[in-house]
Amino acid sequence: MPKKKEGDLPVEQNELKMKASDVNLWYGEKQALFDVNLEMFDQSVTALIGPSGCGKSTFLRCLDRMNDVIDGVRITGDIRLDGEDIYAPRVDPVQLRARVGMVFQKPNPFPKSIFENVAYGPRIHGLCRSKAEFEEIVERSLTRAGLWEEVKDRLQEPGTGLSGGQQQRLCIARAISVNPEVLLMDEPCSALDPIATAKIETLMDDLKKNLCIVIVTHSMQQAARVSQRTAFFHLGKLVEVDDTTTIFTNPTDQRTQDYVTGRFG
Ligand SMILES: Nc1ncnc2c1ncn2[C@@H]1O[C@H](COP(=O)(O)OP(=O)(O)OP(=O)(O)O)[C@@H](O)[C@H]1O
Repeated sequence: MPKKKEGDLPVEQNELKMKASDVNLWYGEKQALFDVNLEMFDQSVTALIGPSGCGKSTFLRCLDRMNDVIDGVRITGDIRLDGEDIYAPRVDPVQLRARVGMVFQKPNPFPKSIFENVAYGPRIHGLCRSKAEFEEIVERSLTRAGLWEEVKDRLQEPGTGLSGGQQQRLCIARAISVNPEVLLMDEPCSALDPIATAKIETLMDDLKKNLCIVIVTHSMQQAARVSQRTAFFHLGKLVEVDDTTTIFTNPTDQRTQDYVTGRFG
């Protein structure tokens, strides 16, 4: 079970970064989310847990408007980033995704060089003017993603030639290269071995110093290790959210208790 580190402040004292209020989502006729309310704080990791099909990934995809591209999806409710409605008509989803980055379950580097994978975002968002600026941002992002030392001598080689764990760290470098404020991670370690998983978890601990991280995970051990707050979903509803220690040791709802003790799911 996670232990509070000495000097840790309750996460709620961090800045509120994203807030979802009464979010409902339908895939055609089928409702997948029911009145979800969740606050996500800066400089902390929020874990979304729950049995398969309970809506964790669907909710995560609401936070960067990735569901917009799925035919027949309808969303109601309100999601705010720094108090601004991310579904307001004036918000450009491409610009939003520079502020809210996503790392997927399966590492998905572009079929380009390691360098280009990381330089791509800064290029399309016009963040760099000179070759030196690109080089700097690529080095900084790969360093923050804990990959620089392993790839610095082969930046022109294809990203797809790296190991699975390295590819996932490359995808993290790609996501952070545009300085997002929020990083969404959808089961980022489920395709990785324990050593690669441990590297990503250490990295998350470091990245959260400057970011709000929201992670979907099937592993309760992982949620306990990496997150400060945990939200438990069941059948499209957010049953309970609290600090991670409480969710795992003293949850309020019987369904949460049953899930964290392995009685279902
Ligand atoms: N593109 C889609 N079209 C229709 N239904 C979908 C779509 N994506 C997800 N669903 C349905 O919405 C519900 C929630 O799915 P979602 O993937 O969000 O759950 P999850 O908790 O992330 O599951 P898992 O842990 O298995 O990844 C499920 O019933 C799923 O079948």
